[in-house]
Amino acid sequence: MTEHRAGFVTFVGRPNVGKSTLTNALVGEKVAITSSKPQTTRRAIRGVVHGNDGQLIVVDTPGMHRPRTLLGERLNDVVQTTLGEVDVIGFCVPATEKIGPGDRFIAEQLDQYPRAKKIAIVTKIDAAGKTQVAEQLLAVSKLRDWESIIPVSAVDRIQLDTLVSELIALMPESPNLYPDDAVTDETLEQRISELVREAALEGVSDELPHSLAVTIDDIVRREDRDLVEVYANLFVERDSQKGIIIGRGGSRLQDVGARARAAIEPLVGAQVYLSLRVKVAKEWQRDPKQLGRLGF
Ligand SMILES: Nc1nc2c(ncn2[C@@H]2O[C@H](COP(=O)(O)OP(=O)(O)OP(=O)(O)O)[C@@H](O)[C@H]2O)c(=O)[nH]1
Repeated sequence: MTEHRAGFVTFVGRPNVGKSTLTNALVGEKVAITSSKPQTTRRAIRGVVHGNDGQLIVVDTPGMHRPRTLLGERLNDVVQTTLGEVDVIGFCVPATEKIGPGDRFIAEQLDQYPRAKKIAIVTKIDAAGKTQVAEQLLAVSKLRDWESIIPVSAVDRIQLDTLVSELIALMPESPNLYPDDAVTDETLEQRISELVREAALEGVSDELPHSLAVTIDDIVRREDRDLVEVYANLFVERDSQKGIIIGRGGSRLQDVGARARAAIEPLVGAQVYLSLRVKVAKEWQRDPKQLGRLGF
């Protein structure tokens, strides 16, 4: 009989390499928001993957980068703490882009976390040719020693089972750490606020993505009908950004609301009424007090 194993894994890599998409694909449910904008991920989220002979707890981290704001520094702190505690670190590079200084920088940092076993994951192989994937596997193998190197596609679900088996094999012997039906330990409020943020991120450009934060005032499950009321605030840093988010005649905000509702409804299993207020919190990314208030 094979031993039962359980432990923590985190995926690291440059922003936008597909870490959140991979987490969601492995967990089988949306626990981390994704977007084509770099640095969408802001907090450690645990997704639980239930395998045959073990359990994986996936800790999603923000992309590592050189901090420019207080928010950036706090995000890096989250990454440091997480990496020191996990059993396995999965270093992600997309098959679609040549390895660059950013990847090398992160690969070098991994020596600072001797506790964790390291594997490399070549992501997005659906979007690359066979030769390109092969070349990337070779390039990754030269970066450092890895327990293994696994090419995957989260979008086309290629090799995800292989990745799960490999990760479980690297975990310590342990009974399950989470109940059999657990998918995440994020609260409903945290998950809803992330879904609202994801909806708001779509279609915005430049520095605005970093300026967005969402808080939830209240979630009310109505007893008289199959309806959940969500009262959310969308924070931006400047008045000009408020205008962008709201759009002409409120058109953009309406779209954001519709997208967010569509994402929240399957999560709560009911129709959703979403109240979305846009507020300005001046320069919140640089202000410790405001960061605290916004949950960082
Ligand atoms: N073709 C393809 N695209 C992918 C795949 N995985 C992720 N992507 C795309 O890559 C982009 C970034 O994905 P994310 O999962 O948000 O990346 P991330 O590394 O978590 O990014 P940060 O949160 O910024 O650190 C999105 O547009 C995804 O749709 C994949 O397997 N195949």
